Formats: sequence, C-alpha cells, structure tokens
Amino acid sequence: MENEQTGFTADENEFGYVQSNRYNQVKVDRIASHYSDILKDLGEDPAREGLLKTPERVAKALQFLTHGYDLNPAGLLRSAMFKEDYSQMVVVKDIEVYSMCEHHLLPFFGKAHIAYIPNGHIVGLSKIPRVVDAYSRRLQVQERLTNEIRDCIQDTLQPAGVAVVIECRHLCMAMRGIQKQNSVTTTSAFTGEFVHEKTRAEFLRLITAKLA
Ligand SMILES: Nc1nc2c(ncn2[C@@H]2O[C@H](COP(=O)(O)OP(=O)(O)OP(=O)(O)O)[C@@H](O)[C@H]2O)c(=O)[nH]1
Ligand SMILES: [Zn+2]
Repeated sequence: MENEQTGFTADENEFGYVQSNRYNQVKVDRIASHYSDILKDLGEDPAREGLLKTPERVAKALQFLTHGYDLNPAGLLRSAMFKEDYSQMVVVKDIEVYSMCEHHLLPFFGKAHIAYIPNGHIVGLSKIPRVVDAYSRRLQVQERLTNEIRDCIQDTLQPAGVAVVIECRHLCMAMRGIQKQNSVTTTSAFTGEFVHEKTRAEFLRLITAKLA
C-alpha cells in the first residue's frame, strides 16, 4: 500500500532504502553467498583477510545501486503537486545520474536535464531529481530511462509538455569492449509543447546556457 506522503509502499517504508545504510538482510545474505562463489571462480581466496567482508559489502552496494525498484516515482510526484497559475517552462538541469547498464552490470553516469510546462499544477522541485533516481537506480538502458522519466512526469502531473535530455558515459564502453574513453551518449524524449521546434529550441538553449 502506497504512502501518499512519501510515495513509498508500506513495506518499503519498513525496509526503506531512503538511506544508504538500510538493507534487506535476507537478500544481503543470499547475494553475499553468491559473491563468495564468484570470488572463487575469479581465482581469489574469499577467506583471505581483505576479502572476508567483501561479499557482504558487494551485496549491500548492489542493493543500494538498485534501490529504485523499491521506490514509487509517480507517488513521489503526487506527494508534492500544487495548484499554481504558472504556465512558463520549468527547467531543472544538471541532475546527476548514476545507473547500471543491464547488459554488463557496469555503471553509466552523467546528467539529466528536465523541463515541463505546467498545466494548472506545479511539482515540488526536488521531486524531479527523485524521479530520476527512482528510475536510474535500477538495471537500465539509457533510452528506457529517458522514456520512463518522461512518461512518469507526463502521466502524473499532466503538464502541457515534458522534455528529458540525458547525457552519460558508459563504463562498459570505456573499461572493456570497445574501450572508448571519451564518448558520451545523448538521449532525449519529448511530449506536448516540446514537439514544436520553437519550444524545444528554448529548452535546449536553457540547458546549454551558463549561469552568469
Ligand atoms: N542502446 C544501448 N546500448 C547499451 C546501453 N548500455 C550498454 N549498451 C550496449 O549493449 C550492447 C550489448 O551488446 P552485445 O554484443 O550483446 O554485448 P558485448 O559482446 O559485450 O558487446 P561489446 O560491448 O561491443 O563488447 C553493447 O553494444 C553495449 O554498448 C544503453 O544504455 N543503451
Ligand atoms: Zn553495458
């Protein structure tokens, strides 16, 4: 059952991942035991001093890196929607993104830039990065992440338009594989007013403009 205030379900409140030091111990133990075997398969000795707690650390790290599964992004938005007569573009840019590619379980990271045009309601500003986190802290591909953020804001807030641009570096393309250190992937998704060239151009100008 969803808590209207926080957007977390009742269970998730109890075992909440709001802070990085709360974990589901049953899952930690299970994942840790798999990692002990993985260490052996990598040629390591899980019993040596430096690795004794590593399986548990990895299990906790993975739970944190995927805690978005336990969040309810639409609930987060709904918890801070306010009636307001403001109909200009609202832009929140340079939101840090940390996610994990679902193909290699390696990080991809960068920035999200998000805008919406209110249609009777505005949303608490912090809720926009919270929606980004709720979808990025999962196993993802950048394209789906971009669309999920757009759809969540559009369907929940029902603004006159939503724009999402995400720029990320993928470690699976840098540390391994093709080993390109400087490539950056940009994805975008738009609805409503942002389909029009003029509105989209204003958004793109605002996200590239430097503060004075
Ligand atoms: N479209 C998309 N591809 C991604 C993303 N993250 C990783 N990938 C790609 O997923 C693809 C998986 O391709 P495969 O050929 O099955 O895997 P692979 O043999 O490890 O591929 P290489 O990385 O080319 O060595 C690779 O091309 C990755 O670059 C993402 O967010 N979006
Ligand atoms: Zn990958």
